[in-house]
Amino acid sequence: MAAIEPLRQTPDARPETRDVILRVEGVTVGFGDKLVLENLDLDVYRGEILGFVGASGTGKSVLMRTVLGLNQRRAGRVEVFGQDLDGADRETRLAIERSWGVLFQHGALFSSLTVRQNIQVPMREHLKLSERLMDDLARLKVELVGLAPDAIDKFPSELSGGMIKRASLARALALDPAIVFLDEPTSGLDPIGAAEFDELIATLRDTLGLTVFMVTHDLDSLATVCDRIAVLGDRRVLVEGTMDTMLHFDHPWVKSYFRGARARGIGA
Ligand SMILES: Nc1ncnc2c1ncn2[C@@H]1O[C@H](COP(=O)(O)OP(=O)(O)OP(=O)(O)O)[C@@H](O)[C@H]1O
Repeated sequence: MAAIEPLRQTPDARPETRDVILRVEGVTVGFGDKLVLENLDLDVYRGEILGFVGASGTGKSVLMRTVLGLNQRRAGRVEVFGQDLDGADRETRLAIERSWGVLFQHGALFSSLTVRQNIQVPMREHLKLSERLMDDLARLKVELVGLAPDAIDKFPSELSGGMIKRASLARALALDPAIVFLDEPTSGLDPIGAAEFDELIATLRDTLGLTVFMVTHDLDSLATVCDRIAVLGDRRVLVEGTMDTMLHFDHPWVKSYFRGARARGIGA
């Protein structure tokens, strides 16, 4: 089995030396006679926060689920840490799964489990650790995401929306992943809560060297924490680059999204 190296370093802006941690190549996904993604290419670089944006229903979650192996591809390949997912043997596949964390839209915590038990779900699935060690690790993750220590024994129904996002992030970080996939992490949060969550993501990237793939509709997140933005439209990545690239890209949806009324204040 090929070793999955821990990936701990800050992003490198020079294109020629950037290390691709996730490569999506020629991916086509459809449901019945409806094609959602067609021949889509996208690279994600080590240590970056990539914002993945597009109109509602264009297939952002479908791409994320496809990368995670939860949707079938009709064509194309997905490479994680240089490993082709289709060619990976079971052990390699499990090692890759241990190296990514996922925060699904709306948190997706198990409602019958406490925060501690939710965080320990991936640990029980992938690791053989004592209860005491898993408790210590759960406490550490709770602290890492900025939750109060007593939140650990609460059920999701006892948490606010912002606390649920943080608890879900703590679960996504349970196995010390190299890359995290976040599906609209700030949706449903008020602007202050959203800004705090963005700050947390940036801090975790800086301190843990995380790579972040973030599906978002939040212009503030795109402008403040994302190093790079990729726009999904017409079943493929229409454009990728910095906010400046977005502001100068000539496409009707990209123009109205990044330079429309809601975009005032980001430089448009
Ligand atoms: N399992 C599925 N079966 C059939 N159609 C699906 C399935 N999953 C997604 N779709 C369809 O694929 C399209 C893209 O959905 P997706 O959830 O990826 O959009 P999105 O860009 O994430 O939207 P939003 O921004 O509103 O969350 C939609 O038309 C959706 O109905």
